[in-house]
Amino acid sequence: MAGWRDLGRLARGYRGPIAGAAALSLLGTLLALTQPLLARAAVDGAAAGQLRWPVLGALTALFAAHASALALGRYVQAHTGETMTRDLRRTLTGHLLRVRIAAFDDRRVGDLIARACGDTTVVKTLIAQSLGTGLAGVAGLAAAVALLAWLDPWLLATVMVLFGGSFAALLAVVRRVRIASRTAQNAEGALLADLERALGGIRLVRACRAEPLEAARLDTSAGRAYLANLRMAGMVALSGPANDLAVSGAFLAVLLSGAARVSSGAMTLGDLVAFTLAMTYLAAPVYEIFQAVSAVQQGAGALQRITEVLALPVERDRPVAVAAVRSGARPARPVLEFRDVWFGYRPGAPVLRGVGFTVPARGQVALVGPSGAGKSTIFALAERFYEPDRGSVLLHGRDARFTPYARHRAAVGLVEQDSPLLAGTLRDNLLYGAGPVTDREIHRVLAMTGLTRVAAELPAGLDTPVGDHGRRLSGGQRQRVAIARCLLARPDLILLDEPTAHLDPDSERALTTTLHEVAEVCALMVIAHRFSTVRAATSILVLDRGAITATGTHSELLLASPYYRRLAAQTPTPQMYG
Ligand SMILES: Nc1ncnc2c1ncn2[C@@H]1O[C@H](COP(=O)(O)OP(=O)(O)OP(=O)(O)O)[C@@H](O)[C@H]1O
Repeated sequence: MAGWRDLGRLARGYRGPIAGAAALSLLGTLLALTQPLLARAAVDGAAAGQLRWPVLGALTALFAAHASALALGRYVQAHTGETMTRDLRRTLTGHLLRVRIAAFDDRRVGDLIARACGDTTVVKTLIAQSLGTGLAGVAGLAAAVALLAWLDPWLLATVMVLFGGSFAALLAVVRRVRIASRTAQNAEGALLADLERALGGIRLVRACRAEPLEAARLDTSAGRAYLANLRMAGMVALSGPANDLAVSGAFLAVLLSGAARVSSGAMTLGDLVAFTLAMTYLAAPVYEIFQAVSAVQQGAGALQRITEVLALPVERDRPVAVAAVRSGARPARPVLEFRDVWFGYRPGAPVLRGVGFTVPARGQVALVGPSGAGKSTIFALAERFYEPDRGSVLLHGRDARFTPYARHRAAVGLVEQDSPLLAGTLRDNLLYGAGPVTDREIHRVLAMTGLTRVAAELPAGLDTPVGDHGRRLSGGQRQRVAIARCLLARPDLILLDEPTAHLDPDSERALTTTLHEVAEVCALMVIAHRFSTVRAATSILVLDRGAITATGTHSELLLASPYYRRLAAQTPTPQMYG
């Protein structure tokens, strides 16, 4: 029943157009059903040697009206199907963009793309084949059965036995069709996810000579989709002949017993013609119902995969707490504060253990610690990609949970270590999320981040496309573009994950000076692996296995923290670059 329930929920907002399509389809069927009555009068008249012209004229007009109603009904149905699919895609993509970051940790992006594109296309076919016509089919069937019962109940009983048998056969296979449809859609999702993995990391694939490995993975996923689709096609193919057999069998049975009854005088030839003609209008709704049932089963897997995405939790702003509103503007407060924050990606495995620190409104705070200590996790919580399990994150002295996400992220800028850029021009990337910015401001920030020459040397300057993920730029250029983007957005706090990671000593010195300037107008928090970055900080936090083990200035930590002393002893100083 899941497929029908999901379809019902999806169709809820489109009752009007669906009813319109069904009404037009039903009107077509009703117009068709009146034709046998006129045909009977025409045939009986012809048998008595007279052509009844008014009857023939009415019959022709009915044919035309019938055809027009059906054509219009099909168009309205297709239109409704397209509208529903467009709206479903909008809802789905809008939802995906707001899904909590944690949900992406357990899912493959390729599979999510498959759900937004492939599965919605399957659902579109389902809608096109089942809604409207399916409903009209049921109504048409009822009308046709009523007419046939009025014409000849005995012949109708023969017909119903045959149709009932084939419908029962269809229902027996539909459950399996639904399971096969789910398997097929999952396999299609896996295929797209594998393709996204291979193409997204194509340089790695080539460098590791892993083309055969990736090709084999893709083959396996394609093979699984192929087998599941074949299984489904086989079962659907069975339902077609079941319908045809029922229709042909019913016609034969009606003609045989009808002929006997005509010769015995129990019915006229006109009665038999009318019944046979009316039966053709029974075949159409029966076919429509068969189609609708099998389409819903085929689309059920895709619909279920879509409803799963729609059930993923999204980021939702909480109502602003009254106490928080009263606290007013707070430039004097620390821009960011962690109070006894505990957090784990999985229950029972804490990555942060009671972390507490403050970042003042101006100046540079460095975060140091061994790999895996939880430094990026602190940034993820500061950006509210995840919420703490215990404790709280405060922005300007207010519990961050009560600030709308958009406002929070406007105040806290993030530059990640691998500085991903988006496909588009350099200008698009610089202005991404920045709001209105003048050209003068752009050029000032380009100068600050050492990008003026880079931009000038690009073929179309700022309007040069940077390629997928910014691949046409070097790692260092990408990182500086990411920093420039963050500066243009003018947040209160900038989180930088090792800003000098990809830079040569000259650029590193220039950027260190820039960050020094930036720290005078806003707060900076920097994950630092290089000692040059650490030394520039006004305050340093040492993180080890999820806990802050020491806090202080460079000279304080040299005395207080053995880890920091080791870091200072091992890390090359900028002077070493000469
Ligand atoms: N999305 C995630 N899901 C599950 N575990 C994660 C996730 N991200 C990080 N972890 C785990 O959390 C721990 C801390 O990771 P984190 O990236 O915060 O460390 P880090 O100090 O930034 O390390 P590095 O200096 O190497 O970047 C690690 O054990 C890591 O495996």
